[in-house]
Amino acid sequence: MGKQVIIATKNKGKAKEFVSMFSPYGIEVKTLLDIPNAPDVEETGTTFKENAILKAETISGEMNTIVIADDSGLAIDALEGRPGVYSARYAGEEKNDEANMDKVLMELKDIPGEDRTARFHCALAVAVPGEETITVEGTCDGHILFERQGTNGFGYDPIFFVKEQGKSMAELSSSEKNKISHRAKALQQLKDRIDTIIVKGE
Ligand SMILES: O=c1[nH]c(=O)c2ncn([C@@H]3O[C@H](COP(=O)(O)OP(=O)(O)OP(=O)(O)O)[C@@H](O)[C@H]3O)c2[nH]1
Ligand SMILES: [Mg+2]
Repeated sequence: MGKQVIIATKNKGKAKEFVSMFSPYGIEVKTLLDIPNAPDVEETGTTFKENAILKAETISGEMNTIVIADDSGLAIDALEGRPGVYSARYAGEEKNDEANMDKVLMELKDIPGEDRTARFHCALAVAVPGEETITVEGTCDGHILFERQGTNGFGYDPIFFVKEQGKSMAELSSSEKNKISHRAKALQQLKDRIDTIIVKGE
């Protein structure tokens, strides 16, 4: 009882997935959505890992507690890895998932199915006051569809097809996505260090 993790995200889709993934451990998830006036950390890194460290260390420094951050995104081979670290803001500063998907579909409109390979990346950073930051990463392979399929998830999920499941990421239930996703694979690597990432426990 009383176990918590703090995740430095303002993304509702990520927050929901972390709540589901931590609930079997009886760990409550707090995010920046629960903290009024939480600062926006500028994501100036060139890699997912750098940005995850930046977010975790900044918020951990301000709160003086253990903080986890997630930096993630979609890398499309035919676009030389774009949208990459710019996934959230690919079509503009306002972070619009629909506009982002439209932009990707437009850019890939002449690319045939076999050349539409892509992968999701997730870097997690755990900043512990006075200790070295821990990082882990996970990926999930797939390809980009020609149109949206499914309504679950967030971000680019409706246009990302996962071959093993024979479904788009947005057609998977949340429990299915949370078994195979880039985020789940990254988090899996923190499982044996779960005591390191908990902030409160009694
Ligand atoms: O279809 C998707 N399924 C996923 O599972 C997923 N994970 C990440 N993404 C995309 O990558 C951006 C992250 O950018 P990001 O790590 O900077 O997060 P963000 O700015 O949205 O929130 P924050 O955590 O920084 O507060 C997101 O907005 C999405 O566009 C995903 N898309
Ligand atoms: Mg961000």
